[in-house]
Amino acid sequence: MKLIKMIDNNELEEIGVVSSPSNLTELKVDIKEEVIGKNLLGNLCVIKSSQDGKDLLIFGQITDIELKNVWLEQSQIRGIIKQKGPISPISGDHDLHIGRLSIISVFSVDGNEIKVERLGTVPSTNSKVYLVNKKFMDEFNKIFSKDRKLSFIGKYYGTDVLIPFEFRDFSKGEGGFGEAIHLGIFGKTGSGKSWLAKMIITCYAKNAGMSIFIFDPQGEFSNDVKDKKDDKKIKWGDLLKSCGKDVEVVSIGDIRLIFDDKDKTLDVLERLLNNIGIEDFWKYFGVFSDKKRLLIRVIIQSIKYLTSKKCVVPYNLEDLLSKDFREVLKEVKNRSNEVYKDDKYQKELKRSIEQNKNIILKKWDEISKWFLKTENCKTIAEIVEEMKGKDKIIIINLADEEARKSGMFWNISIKYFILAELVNYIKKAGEEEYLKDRILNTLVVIDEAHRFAPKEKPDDEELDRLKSLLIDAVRTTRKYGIGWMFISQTFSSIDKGILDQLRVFFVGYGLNYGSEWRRLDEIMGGEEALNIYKTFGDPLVSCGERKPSFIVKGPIIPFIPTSKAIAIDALNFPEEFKKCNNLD
Ligand SMILES: Nc1ncnc2c1ncn2[C@@H]1O[C@H](COP(=O)(O)OP(=O)(O)OP(=O)(O)O)[C@@H](O)[C@H]1O
Repeated sequence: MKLIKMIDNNELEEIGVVSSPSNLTELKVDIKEEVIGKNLLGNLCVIKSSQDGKDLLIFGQITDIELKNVWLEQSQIRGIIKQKGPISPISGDHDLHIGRLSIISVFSVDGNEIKVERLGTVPSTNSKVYLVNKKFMDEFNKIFSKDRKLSFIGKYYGTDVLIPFEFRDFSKGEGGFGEAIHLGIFGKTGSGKSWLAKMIITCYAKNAGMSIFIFDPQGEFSNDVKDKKDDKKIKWGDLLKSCGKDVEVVSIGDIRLIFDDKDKTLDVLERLLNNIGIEDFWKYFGVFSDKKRLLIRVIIQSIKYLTSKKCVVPYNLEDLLSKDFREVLKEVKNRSNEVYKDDKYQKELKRSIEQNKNIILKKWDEISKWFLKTENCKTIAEIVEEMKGKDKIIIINLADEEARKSGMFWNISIKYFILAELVNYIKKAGEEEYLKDRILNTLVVIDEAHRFAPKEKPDDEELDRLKSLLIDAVRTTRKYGIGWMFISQTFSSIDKGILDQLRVFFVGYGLNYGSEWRRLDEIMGGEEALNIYKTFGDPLVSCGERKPSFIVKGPIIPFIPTSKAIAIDALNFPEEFKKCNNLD
């Protein structure tokens, strides 16, 4: 086996030997003097050992380096040093550098086969510890990729050694993960979350038969797939297409809140009207908060009446919401007693409608656009239907500028409402497939997740509904083959019901303070890799090329069957990523 030969032929740099005390999960390493000045933190190491007559390769990551000098721990000597400075040969010469090597994986080597093993004995204290180099890992990845579809998104922290990841689709068949998994990407603003997400999405896109939905509240993902002449742009759309996916951006202006059931459409209209503030619209009717709901009820009743058989010549709903809306206003005036008991206020309502008719009609135009069909428009049901089993990536661009461009009435509650309906329909589509003994095989990505599933109970009714739907979906949709990927700047601002369901974590720079650190420590179960996390630099202040670092934990690194957390440097996107994944 070439890997064993490489070790035996000294092709790897030896950094020390196993020391005492060591155990099955962590080995102490006495670092050799020649490598003491080297940056070893986060480095991947390998030890050749044997177990049950088989050659073993034990891999570990250096998670800490401790300096010990037993002489200097004596207070008399410390006292002398304080007065006279370093004492030769005690200072320096007697220093011991002890590395902590967290064992991340163990493989037995037999001929050209590599098999995952469980470590059942600790290597002896004469076992040499080597630094894994690029050549060794490339060779390992070559053998390891035989039955796997490996992808690369990062390198071991501080090294140029590529880590193999496997982003398998959620199917039960060969190569599938067997069920959906939920992922979370966390880190301060600018820590590289969205770019890492783009790499992960591209890796998932390589799976035939899998669809991906991206909720894009800032329009960032949508912008990156648009055709641009500018050579500097990342042209992510082309990359996704080269993975065999059909990519579509759906803008707010293309979405319609029309449902098959007329009553559901009118319920939605009623909810939308309730989410419009007095200042934005209702003041023109002369009503204030206590009567707003009643007036909306009357508008809906009027529409229902005018489109029903009770009306002498029933109107078509679409016409009534657009060119014939004056008829609704007339009907509302006839029903003013349903809003106010007092005659004086009834007259006041009628007078306000008459007086402000033009501005009411103009504003209504913006509201009604949500319910009127146009050439390229799509209902929420159509959007979800389109992606079913069709190798599709749909990005919903929910950026406020898009809404403004569309000329449709827009506020944050509508954003929540659309997202909630999408979540609802995706879940329903999953249920339907499940009943037919199939799965949806879809990843749903939610950027800025803390805004949609906040920890505190939201005041906004639509947000509260969205949050409940999301928590429920994350809990129930795994078996339907729907996985969720949440991107958020903090842990503490996102609901625990969601965090508890995540199996894969990527944590970028900036969460080593207060409650965030406590949460991170809890999620990582106090793993040693957190020592490395403390040394992450802010990518925003790095000089030269940006190399955002992440702690990763979860069953997506086949090389680490124990799912132990490790630290990585993200690949440079898109150039290095494309090269390492043969996507050129
Ligand atoms: N892997 C990468 N390769 C190349 N450049 C990167 C990479 N990651 C991040 N960057 C650079 O850093 C910038 C910020 O990264 P990114 O937008 O991913 O941060 P973020 O954590 O999503 O921030 P926010 O929370 O504010 O959206 C990017 O615009 C890009 O210029």
